[in-house]
Amino acid sequence: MPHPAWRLPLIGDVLRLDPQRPVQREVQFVRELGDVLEISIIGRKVVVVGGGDAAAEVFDESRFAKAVVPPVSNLRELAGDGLFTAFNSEPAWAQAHNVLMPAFSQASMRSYHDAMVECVDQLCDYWTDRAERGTVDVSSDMNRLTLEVIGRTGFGHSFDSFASDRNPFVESMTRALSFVSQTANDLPVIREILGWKALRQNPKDIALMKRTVDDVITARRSGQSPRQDDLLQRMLENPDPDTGELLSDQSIRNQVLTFLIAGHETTAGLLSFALHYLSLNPDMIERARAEIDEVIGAEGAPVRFEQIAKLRYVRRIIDETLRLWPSGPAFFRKTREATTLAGYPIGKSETILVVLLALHRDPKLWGDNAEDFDPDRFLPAAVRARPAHAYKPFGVGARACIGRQFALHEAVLTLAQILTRFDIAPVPGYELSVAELLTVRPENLRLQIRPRP
Ligand code: HEM
Repeated sequence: MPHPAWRLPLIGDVLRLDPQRPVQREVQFVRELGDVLEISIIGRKVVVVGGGDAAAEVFDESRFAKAVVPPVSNLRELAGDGLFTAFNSEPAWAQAHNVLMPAFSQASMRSYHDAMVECVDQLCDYWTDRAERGTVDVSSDMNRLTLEVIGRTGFGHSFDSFASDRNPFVESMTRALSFVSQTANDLPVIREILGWKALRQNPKDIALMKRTVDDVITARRSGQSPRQDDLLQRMLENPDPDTGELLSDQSIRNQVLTFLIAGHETTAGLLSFALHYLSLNPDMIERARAEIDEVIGAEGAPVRFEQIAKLRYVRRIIDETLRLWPSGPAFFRKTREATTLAGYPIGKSETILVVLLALHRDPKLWGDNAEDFDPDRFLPAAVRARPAHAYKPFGVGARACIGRQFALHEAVLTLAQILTRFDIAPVPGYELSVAELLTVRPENLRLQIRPRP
């Protein structure tokens, strides 16, 4: 199998990796070496899949399954056997999946809508207050929004995201995620020497996050915070239909932390990229506004739940953004048995990294203009004409994203409200550069905003 040049004994390809932007480097490997290649990280072999038919193979659940390996497995220190980090064989996964699936049904989404609208209104008011400064920090403000949304709808908890500039929980979470993603491929000795400060800070960050979540759970259990129809209440009250058992306190804490991690940076990154592309394409803003005016009407009318699904063009903007910059730019699979992949023999339980960032731009699947932002790629006829494996921003199989509908509803609603209330324009000279922290997000993205009359 092809591999990057200059492989060294013992450490393998480590020096060729980019700890700051690992997935963007892997895209370069795919471009240089083809759809299937192998990297070796200190004795650990990973098969990388970045396009074509190999992706279709690897999405076949009968031959491949989710793999929980570094850096994802490093998150277990924080989220234990929560939904995202559980091993396939752990009973906690099936139990939590059964309890939580109904919380992500259409009917449940309806019950989160009003809280989402309130959070987006807070964001818009926050921006209105800052409009005279001319620009806003988009990635940071989208993080405020999405954390507030998942905190409110998931656990009835406000992080007061728009009230203060310093939120200890957010600071700890950002540091903990960056620790996980940046130390994933370090040699332990290098980590000891270069990362001693982070090594000491990390347990403190994890402890603060766990304490915050335990406080939220305790307040709800003891009746100090009101009962609500949210994810937390479901976990406290609804037994697993298969086993008849309630989730343990430990599992509930793991799930809450999981949703805060998985449901926050992801949607924030998506919204930030979408606003970046819109700011460069005023014609798309006009098309979106025409649709919003038709479906929702003049500003002032509250947005209703069922209107969101009718914003087909806004949704295509979201879909296309997730094509170019899937928030989770890569995910791991493993072989169930020894098999072949694209004709190469691979053993049982070998790790495979699916690089969505490459797959979603594969010219064989998306044409020669694959790098261009064009929401009409998601017109129904165009979608039907493409193979299903061309686009998997929410993963595949049993372990695919449980929050997909939640994220899409939140994202369409937010874009619609922002476009209704603000004119947006790029800051002259801004060149997109993309930071990776398990998820991707635009670096230092600011936009000029002006409230619309
Ligand atoms: C744009 C937004 C989002 C994207 C692109 C996204 C993407 C993904 C992907 C690719 C996976 C599969 C990872 C793997 O196979 O290892 C996943 C899993 C997961 N996501 Fe999301 N996600 C998003 C938003 C959300 C939200 C809003 C929530 C919660 C409210 C959420 C909760 C989860 C959970 C719990 C899992 C693990 C599911 C399981 O293994 O059973 N995600 N997500």
